[in-house]
Amino acid sequence: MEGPVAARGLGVRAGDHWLFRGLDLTVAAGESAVVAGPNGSGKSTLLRCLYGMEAPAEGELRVCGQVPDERERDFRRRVSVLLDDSEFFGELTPAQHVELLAGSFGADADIGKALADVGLADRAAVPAGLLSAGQQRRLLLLGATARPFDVLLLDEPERALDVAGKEWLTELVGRVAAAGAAVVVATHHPPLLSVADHVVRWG
Ligand SMILES: Nc1ncnc2c1ncn2[C@@H]1O[C@H](COP(=O)(O)OP(=O)(O)OP(=O)(O)O)[C@@H](O)[C@H]1O
Repeated sequence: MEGPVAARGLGVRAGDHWLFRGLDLTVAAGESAVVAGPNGSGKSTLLRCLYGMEAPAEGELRVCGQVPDERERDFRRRVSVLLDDSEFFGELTPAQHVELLAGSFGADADIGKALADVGLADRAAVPAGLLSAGQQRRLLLLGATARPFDVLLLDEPERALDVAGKEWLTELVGRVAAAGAAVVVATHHPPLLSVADHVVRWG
């Protein structure tokens, strides 16, 4: 199996029925894949499998060439995620979040540019806990993307974003893939399907 994301014959059970089964998905470096389907169809579950938070009942799965395991530091450094339970530090400002990321990953950060890109330039010094829901979403997206990664996993990143934010998100996914990452996005935002290299659609 090749590619940063490679799944073959993947199946996950939910109680006594199969949530999905026989799923094949290969996402190469520089490509994006979108997972679409109704509530409860298994999109988040698939992303949890890709991050190694849940093991599939059957099939083969490799992310960055290994069986996914979120407990491994090296794996977490190569795979960046925005999942349902992703959090920020409520006491820290967006600027401090960027500094923290730069410190953790040993990267030089242009804080002003990073905040401007995510639409938080004028909220740079506001504690994250006081930001609006959409602004907090932008901060989480900043946290997931303003760091090095080979694979990016996003679960319904459009949640709480305004119209301009959703357009920016669509552009961001294209930009991140064009820079060489493999991106997998579970979404209810149709425009993302049109920019994706691969679409997994349930229901
Ligand atoms: N291991 C499991 N055992 C039992 N049920 C499970 C298991 N894993 C997932 N489920 C159930 O399967 C369904 C799929 O959930 P999931 O969150 O993956 O769907 P989703 O497509 O992301 O939905 P939404 O669009 O609402 O976010 C849920 O009802 C969940 O409770």
